[in-house]
Amino acid sequence: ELSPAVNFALRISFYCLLCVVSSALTAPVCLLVNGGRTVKNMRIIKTVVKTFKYFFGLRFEVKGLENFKVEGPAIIVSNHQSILDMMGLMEVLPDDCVQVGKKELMYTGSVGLIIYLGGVIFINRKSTTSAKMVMAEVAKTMTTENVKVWVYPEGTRNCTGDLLPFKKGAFHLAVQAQVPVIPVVYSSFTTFYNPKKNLFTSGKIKVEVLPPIETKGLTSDDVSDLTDRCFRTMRETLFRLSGHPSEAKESS
Ligand SMILES: CCCCCCCCCCCCCC(=O)SCCNC(=O)CCNC(=O)[C@H](O)C(C)(C)COP(=O)(O)OP(=O)(O)OC[C@H]1O[C@@H](n2cnc3c(N)ncnc32)[C@H](O)[C@@H]1OP(=O)(O)O
Ligand SMILES: CCCCCCCC/C=C\CCCCCCCC(=O)OC[C@@H](O)COP(=O)(O)O
Repeated sequence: ELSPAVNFALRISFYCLLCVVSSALTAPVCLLVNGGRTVKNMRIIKTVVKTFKYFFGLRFEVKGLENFKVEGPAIIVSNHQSILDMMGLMEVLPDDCVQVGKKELMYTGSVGLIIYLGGVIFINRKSTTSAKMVMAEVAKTMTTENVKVWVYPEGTRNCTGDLLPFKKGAFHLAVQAQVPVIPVVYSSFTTFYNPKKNLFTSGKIKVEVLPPIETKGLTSDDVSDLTDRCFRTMRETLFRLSGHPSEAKESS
């Protein structure tokens, strides 16, 4: 019998190895099929990553996928718990959707390369000015190139079973481009994944894609309200999916 700490370390190392090796094998395929950095590569990446769940005994129960079927661009916002989220992301990711990620991810070897090839938009979280400039650029190109953008509005991983306060970047982006916000909520991982307790077993993740929130006619003055509204809806959904109905009642 392995100690829980060793067992946890082995499973996480295996996950990282799987990411590194799959990225190294998938990158040449992306280059051959699509010739370089393009969101079309995400279809290939998605196909590969969707097999990962079987190695870890993870199951996804997805509801509301029809809410992704909006004409044209949209901002998708979701909760961010762990590096494992990448599997949940790929499980539901619609076509022609790029993610916003921290620029440090570019320097993770083959994983950085695959993320680059997939069209991920890199932002420097240490510089608000440059992050805002990148986001403003994205607001312009998402309409011309007809892509959706996936943002983790908490801005960092958070495995507490609750949400961190939302950063407003995603909502500024939605208002600037006048496109809807589509919230996606993943149930809490705490029952099967907790790095502090060396816990990483098999488990079920409930995912819900919520109805789009329109932003037509909203201005920058409305961004705070939009952010709050989205936060409250997602927090209630998180508690409901994770089986804490009492907390959901408290927050409403
Ligand atoms: C095999 C392997 C395959 C791998 C596949 C992998 C897939 C890849 C997956 C990748 C997954 C990767 C996952 C990841 O990496 S998650 C980490 C990276 N992602 C994020 O951080 C996204 C969320 N963050 C934000 O949206 C932030 O707001 C940004 C980053 C934009 C700025 O943050 P910062 O902390 O610097 O500043 P602040 O938020 O305090 O804002 C300051 C003020 O500025 C205002 N403001 C903000 N924005 C705008 C704007 N656009 N126009 C006008 N104003 C704007 C804002 O209202 C506020 O003003 P006020 O309201 O206080 O007055
Ligand atoms: C060949 C050299 C290989 C170098 C080692 C590469 C190791 C890569 C390990 C695992 C890859 C996991 C998949 C990456 C995508 C997940 C994105 C992610 O979850 O990033 C964290 C970021 O959202 C928030 O960062 P912080 O919580 O603020 O920090």
